[in-house]
Amino acid sequence: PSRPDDPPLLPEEKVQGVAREVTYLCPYSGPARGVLSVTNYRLHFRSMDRDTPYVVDVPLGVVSRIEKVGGASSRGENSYGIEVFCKDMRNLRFAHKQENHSRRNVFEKLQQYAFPLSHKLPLFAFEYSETWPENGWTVHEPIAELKRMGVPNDMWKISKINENYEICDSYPTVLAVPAQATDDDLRAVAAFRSRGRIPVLSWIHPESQATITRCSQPLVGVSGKRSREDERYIQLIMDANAQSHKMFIMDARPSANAIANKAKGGGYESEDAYQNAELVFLDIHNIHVMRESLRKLKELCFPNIEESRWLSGVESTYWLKHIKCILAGAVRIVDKVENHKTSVLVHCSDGWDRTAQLTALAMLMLDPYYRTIKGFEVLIEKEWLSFGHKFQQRIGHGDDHHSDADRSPVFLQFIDCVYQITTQFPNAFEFNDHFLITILDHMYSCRFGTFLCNSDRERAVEGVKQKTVSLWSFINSNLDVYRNPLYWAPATCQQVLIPIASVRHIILWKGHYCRWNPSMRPQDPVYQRT
Ligand SMILES: CCCC(=O)OC[C@@H](COP(=O)(O)O[C@@H]1[C@H](O)[C@H](OP(=O)(O)O)[C@@H](O)[C@H](O)[C@H]1O)OC(=O)CCC
Repeated sequence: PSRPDDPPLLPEEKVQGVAREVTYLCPYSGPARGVLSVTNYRLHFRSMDRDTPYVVDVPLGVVSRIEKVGGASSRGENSYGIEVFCKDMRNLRFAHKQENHSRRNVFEKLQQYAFPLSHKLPLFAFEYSETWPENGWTVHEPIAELKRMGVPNDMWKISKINENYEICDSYPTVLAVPAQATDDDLRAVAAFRSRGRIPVLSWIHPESQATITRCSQPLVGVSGKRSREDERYIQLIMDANAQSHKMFIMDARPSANAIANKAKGGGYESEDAYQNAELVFLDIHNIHVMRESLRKLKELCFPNIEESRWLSGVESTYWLKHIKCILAGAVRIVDKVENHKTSVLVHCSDGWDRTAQLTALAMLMLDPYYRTIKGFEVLIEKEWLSFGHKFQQRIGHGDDHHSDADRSPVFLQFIDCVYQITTQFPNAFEFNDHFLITILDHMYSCRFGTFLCNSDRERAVEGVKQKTVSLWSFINSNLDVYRNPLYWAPATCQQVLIPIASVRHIILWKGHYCRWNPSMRPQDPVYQRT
């Protein structure tokens, strides 16, 4: 039976620990004394000393680090307690009274349920079960999506060679490849592409048949290895587009990093080996640079904004420069495919971070279907989840290694880029900011199975579709709150969006980065937790 100050509990959510007489040190409205509850899904605080209760409600999946503040000798007011560092741009400070010794219990429960994988406990998504009118696991059907694009056709076929993940364990089981390619061709190409991530179709232009294909870096190495099969395969992709006798290979990396990757057996296509291909470097930095950039942005935005140094502070994080770089890369791809009817192959080092950002953004600009709510869900399932973006590693679900160098805000950057495009084309999208924020919230929360694991194969092994609820079940069962009232489909139905990717047009997404800082957003309602 729920007690009056219990948090609202989800099915299978249980209170694991309660501490009364705890003070939440709100950086904006000052200390609030109340009750702190820890469940197997969330941290919940409710003040008892205010007429309108101050509530803090944080899914534990958002927690990246928990630290004790102060020790037995601390004497200052509120100097003894716990600090919770979150992945979504905020930190939470709680103070305890030394004498009632509740800190240890709360601290241990928080550690246990914020980092279940580090304590041999299941992620909450595998405990939670709720039925919804919509089943989000049926939103993306790979063959149906290829057929919507007109594949198979005389130039492209659907291959099941990866049915048991024998070509590539981080790719989907359904691949669209040039019709002329044999299974032996595909195997030979897989031997020359990092982690077997061969060039496959992401999108095909309905009129010109120009294509966007994606892959990982070629295994050229310092000795400058070549693969006749890989070269012939790229030629097949080029020939599949009758409109044009050339092709662009968009390498997302700075050329310095592409060259450095040769030292680890990687590298890039040399133009004498790929005669009719033109190589372009898009200068997008790696996951380590992006992680550092967001860290600086968080430092700047939370808890308080230093008015006098705001603009120079934002500049020195480089965050908006990186967003601009990614958008500009996607715009160059769109220009080649749409205006020059030329096919583009996109890759980077591994082909699961920057490549996913570029193909998904280019497809969003080119194809209005992906600008609908369902189409955007398909885009995420296809270009991010099925092509093996390592959400588990990049977010660190349920894992206490907060300093893991493989964590990086790559998907957040993609959603930020989508936000930038929606500000430049407010009528072109069926969804609103709340939709984007909700996706990010539940990328962290571990309430749903959608963003768990690192690949389709891992999700199949874990039985994610059978054991967890899809985020799209939750969203598609309550669509009205995610719709953009300014959406005008007929006007933008055939429109290709070409956003202006200049820093002057890129804006800081305050609705996300300053969401918890009411001083930054006095005008619009502070986002309530979903
Ligand atoms: C002499 C040793 C050379 C060496 O370590 O090469 C390794 C590279 C690492 O390659 P980078 O491309 O700089 O960085 C890689 C990319 O960010 C890749 O994502 P994506 O899918 O977007 O490719 C990640 O999956 C990798 O984990 C990461 O290592 O490191 C550098 O190039 C940094 C040098 C400035």
